[in-house]
Amino acid sequence: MNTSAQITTTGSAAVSAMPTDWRDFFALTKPRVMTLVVFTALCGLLAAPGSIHPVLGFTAILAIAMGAGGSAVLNQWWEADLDAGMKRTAARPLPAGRMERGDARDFGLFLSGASLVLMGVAIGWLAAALLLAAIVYYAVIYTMWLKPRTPQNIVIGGGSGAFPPLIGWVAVTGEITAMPILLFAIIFMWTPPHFWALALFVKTDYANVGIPMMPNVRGEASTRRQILAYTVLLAPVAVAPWLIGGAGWLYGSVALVLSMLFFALALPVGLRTRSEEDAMRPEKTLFKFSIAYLFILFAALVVDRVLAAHGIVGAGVFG
Ligand code: HEM
Ligand SMILES: CC(C)=CCC/C(C)=C/CC/C(C)=C/COP(=O)(O)OP(=O)(O)O
Repeated sequence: MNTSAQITTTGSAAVSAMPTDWRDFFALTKPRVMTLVVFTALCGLLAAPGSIHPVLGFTAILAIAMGAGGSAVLNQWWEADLDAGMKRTAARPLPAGRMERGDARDFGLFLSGASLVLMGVAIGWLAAALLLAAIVYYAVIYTMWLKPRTPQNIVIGGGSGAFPPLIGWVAVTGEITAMPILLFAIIFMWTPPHFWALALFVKTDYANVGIPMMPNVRGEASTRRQILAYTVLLAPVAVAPWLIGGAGWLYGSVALVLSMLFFALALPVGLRTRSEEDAMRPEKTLFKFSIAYLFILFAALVVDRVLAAHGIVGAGVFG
């Protein structure tokens, strides 16, 4: 722990020499985003065929949370100057000058490294290799390479957030099969509408610091059309676990209804060309719903699998 930044590395206002609060370290792990990351990982673990000792299951989820947290810390260490220039992120511990940049880097590296050792030793090296891929994907490929370079940053970078349920699944089974790949694909297709809905209403923030997000580069109308396209493409992927027999009708029905709702909420966003007059209400609604969508979809998968294990619902599309 440091004596907080005598020198701020971000160019923000002078700060007092107070010890960095543990809450700032915690905040750097993006705990709110983490809730859904941990939840999808847990669902992958619970939906996988086979069983895992509860202590090992908890350890696997802890390792995923540490890896996701560690890479989020490294993301903010790398982007401290950019974050200082955006209203949404200026109050984060680094841009606000409440923490030294080197401390954040060390904390991020420690969390990431410890997560890999924990996963490898307690669970297995395939799960650890996937966790390493997820960490590198988020902290290096997305943050350092794609994000500042291309408006496709989050389409390609979406892969980083798609790993947790795959890792949770592999922690139980030790192998990569069609179902965990589909869980990966669901989050991959979900990310563009999730993020671009938000990017539409914070677009000037990103433009101010020169990050080439889709609305700034291709324009609002194109971003809106692409949001709609990804919600359409997401629907068959979300239903696919049912179609291939990896989940039953309960999951299939929830996936269908949720996907129709997602599309219904994306429609006004996709078809609009002007947005100021209602303070971006449809975009904000779509962003919030995207989070509920993933929570409910993954919860439905677990309920479906638990009921199937007790013979209460059938296994696949004809079950
Ligand atoms: C490249 C992919 C992604 C990008 C660029 C992205 C971006 C964002 C941004 C900018 C926010 C606004 C909140 C903040 O300021 O921190 C946000 C919120 C959120 N994201 Fe994502 N996200 C991505 C993927 C994911 C994934 C994979 C998950 C979980 C599975 C997720 C879960 C959430 C949640 C739960 C929130 C709401 C947090 C809150 O209540 O403040 N995101 N996302
Ligand atoms: C196990 C593991 C490593 C999981 C990865 C976790 C994860 C949710 C990755 C998705 C990336 C994410 C939240 C990006 C936020 O965008 P940003 O960082 O560009 O947002 P900002 O503009 O708010 O900084």
